[in-house]
Amino acid sequence: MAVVELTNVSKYYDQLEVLKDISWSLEQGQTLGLFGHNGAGKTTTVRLILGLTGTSSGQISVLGKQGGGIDAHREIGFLPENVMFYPQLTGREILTYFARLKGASIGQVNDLLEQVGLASAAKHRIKTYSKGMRQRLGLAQALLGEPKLLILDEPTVGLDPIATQELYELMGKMQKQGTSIIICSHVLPGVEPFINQAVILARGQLEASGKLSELRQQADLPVKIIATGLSLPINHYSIMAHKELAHQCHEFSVQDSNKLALLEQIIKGSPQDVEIKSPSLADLYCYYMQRAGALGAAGVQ
Ligand SMILES: Nc1ncnc2c1ncn2[C@@H]1O[C@H](COP(=O)(O)OP(=O)(O)OP(=O)(O)O)[C@@H](O)[C@H]1O
Repeated sequence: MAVVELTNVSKYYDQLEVLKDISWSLEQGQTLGLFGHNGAGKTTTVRLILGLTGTSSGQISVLGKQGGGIDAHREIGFLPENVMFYPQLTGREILTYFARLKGASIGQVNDLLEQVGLASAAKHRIKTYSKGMRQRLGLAQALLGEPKLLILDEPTVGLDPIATQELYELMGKMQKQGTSIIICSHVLPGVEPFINQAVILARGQLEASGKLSELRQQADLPVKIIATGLSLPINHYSIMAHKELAHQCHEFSVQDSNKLALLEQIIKGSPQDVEIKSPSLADLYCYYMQRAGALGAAGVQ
């Protein structure tokens, strides 16, 4: 059974159709990246999944319940894009308060503060926290009650590089434990190793959805082979594009199916080094945005 399933979902705000006939599903234990340019409809999708707003047409089921996650809210952890907490309370007080609201064990509070690196700041008031510390507290709040579905909206905003890496590793750990995760992010390179499904929205329409491997296959983008220190020029039928990146450093674009044949030729040229670059998530994102004619609107880093 799908943990989240959208079937022909459309959403209007007054006359404006911001989601158009969207269908996709998330299976248990998978991590799905929800991507799109600014205004593509990601937050609206998240609000629908949380049950904070209703669909204009179509169905949405979350953890087996129809109509969004409001009836399943104890099983959902949510980290909003802009976390805001009452500034006079301490980190521990906030987390205890949310644990009570959610019916989660108060015993989890200290463990979670430890897990997000806030144990030593737990007794300090939120007004003294930096943006990154508030974000870490927001993450601890989302993890209360061991949610079956975790929704993270731009979770790395404000986090330093180490905290960002820790967040991704935590996501990996939760996924192994069977938690299903939806992550909205514009920071594609960081998130790529941790997701196995993606949904790409462009101007409210579903431009692509599925496993990353399927999106790669569908896009059929060329592989890049970078060779340095070649002693012979390379002329091969399979080369789609060639750039000299620096002195004796050549980049060849080739269809995946021709990669080995070209490599064989390159090796004959006695290179000092060879690097093979498969299309990244950012490459895929740009491909699908371009296909949708929405590249100008894209907010990708
Ligand atoms: N409450 C609302 N009333 C009217 N229009 C809205 C409302 N919320 C969002 N919109 C519009 O719906 C569209 C989708 O917005 P949404 O916030 O879902 O995009 P997003 O993909 O999350 O963007 P971003 O990456 O900038 O956060 C935008 O055109 C936005 O202006």
